Amino acid sequence: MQAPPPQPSRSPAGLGAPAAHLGRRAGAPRPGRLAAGRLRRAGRAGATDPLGGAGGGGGDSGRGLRLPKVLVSTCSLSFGWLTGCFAEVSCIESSCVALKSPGVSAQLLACSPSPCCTVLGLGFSASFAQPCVEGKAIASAGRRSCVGGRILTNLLMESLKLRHLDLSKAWLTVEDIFTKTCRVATDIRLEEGEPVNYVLPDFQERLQGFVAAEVPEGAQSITLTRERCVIPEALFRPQDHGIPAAGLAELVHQAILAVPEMLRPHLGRVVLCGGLARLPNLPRRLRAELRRLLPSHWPVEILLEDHPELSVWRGAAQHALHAGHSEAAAATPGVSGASPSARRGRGRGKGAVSRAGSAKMPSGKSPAQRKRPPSTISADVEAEEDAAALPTGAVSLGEPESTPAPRLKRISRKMSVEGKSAA
Ligand SMILES: Nc1ncnc2c1ncn2[C@@H]1O[C@H](COP(=O)(O)OP(=O)(O)OP(=O)(O)O)[C@@H](O)[C@H]1O
Repeated sequence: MQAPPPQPSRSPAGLGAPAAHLGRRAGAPRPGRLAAGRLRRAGRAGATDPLGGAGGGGGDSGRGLRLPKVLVSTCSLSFGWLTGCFAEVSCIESSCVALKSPGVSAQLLACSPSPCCTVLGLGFSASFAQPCVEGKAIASAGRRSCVGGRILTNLLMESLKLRHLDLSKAWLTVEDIFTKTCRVATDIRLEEGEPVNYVLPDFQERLQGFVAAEVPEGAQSITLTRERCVIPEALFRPQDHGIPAAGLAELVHQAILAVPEMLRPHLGRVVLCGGLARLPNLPRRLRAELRRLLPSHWPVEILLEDHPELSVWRGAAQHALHAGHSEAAAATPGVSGASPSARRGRGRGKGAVSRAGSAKMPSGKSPAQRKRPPSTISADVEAEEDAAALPTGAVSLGEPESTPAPRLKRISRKMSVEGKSAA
């Protein structure tokens, strides 16, 4: 008898179901049931879901299903509905995720014992400064500026239009010019702008442009001089380019001032992530500016790993792995950073961090607090971090920390008292 053709899965397994029916033989149970049955057992054991601990999976956990999830990193200013309304999507705060990247966490452990740092994300659409304590973001202290890679590329395009060529139809070429030629000046007033030739693609022999000392014969090129430093200067002095936003050092400063006073001295340790952090000389300049802004006895350090644009991705991979392990161990819904007391179900009123989509928040929390993505803390949350340290190539710039590291339990208790008295 011929085996019936494979049926499309009816289970709510979503991502899990197709994998379940791939190897189906005649007489085997229907794929949906197979997936559901296996996953239900796995859910009880809490052992097979690689993203189990990270997953949103709200309704599924009630039915015993633990399914592969999509892990989305968001900033703590994201809309609440974004973090909670998708069953298959788990949202996590991106600055916390970046801290889990092996290269970053190794540097953090190596530099000083302080559990505090400020993550500065420099991406395409924005710059975002987020103070963190023990790997948890202090959500209310996050500060965002609209200046990111998009604005810088647009500024370069305008500048090239005036001096050289109109490349507005070739935006990606302009972005390539930006990434290959621009750099941050130590002091823009003294910067001469060493000329650099960028050979444009002709889209016949060359699909991508390149920087060359000698321009090949017949090739079209542009020579950049001061633009190389003037455009990235918008990160530090956006007002000079007509953008009403704070520069990077001010952004970090504002974020630091938004946390309780006792934590501030420890947040001068800045972890850079995002593609723009690759701009040459950016860490050095940021450190110099922060040094001027922050009190002299506060340590200032800038940390970043190789390819900082991958920090969030690497951290998310670590988060998924560790979340899976901690879920297996605790069999309790929660993100990997939930405190042991939260995992054991004790101390619920004190900041058990619940997974998105299935948040079991203690009664009495405001709706705004309920919507907060996992891995963010409010002032009354006791934080704990899974340490994951696998050294990779990394760059560190700064001075050794002189201020003693705060003791987290004491801090969080004090914060809790402050929070209550403020309320
Ligand atoms: N080597 C480089 N030098 C300078 N800038 C770079 C370099 N590589 C990438 N960038 C810039 O980094 C930006 C992209 O960074 P990243 O990939 O972190 O952004 P994203 O994650 O897409 O941004 P967002 O956080 O807004 O979603 C681009 O604007 C690009 O111009």
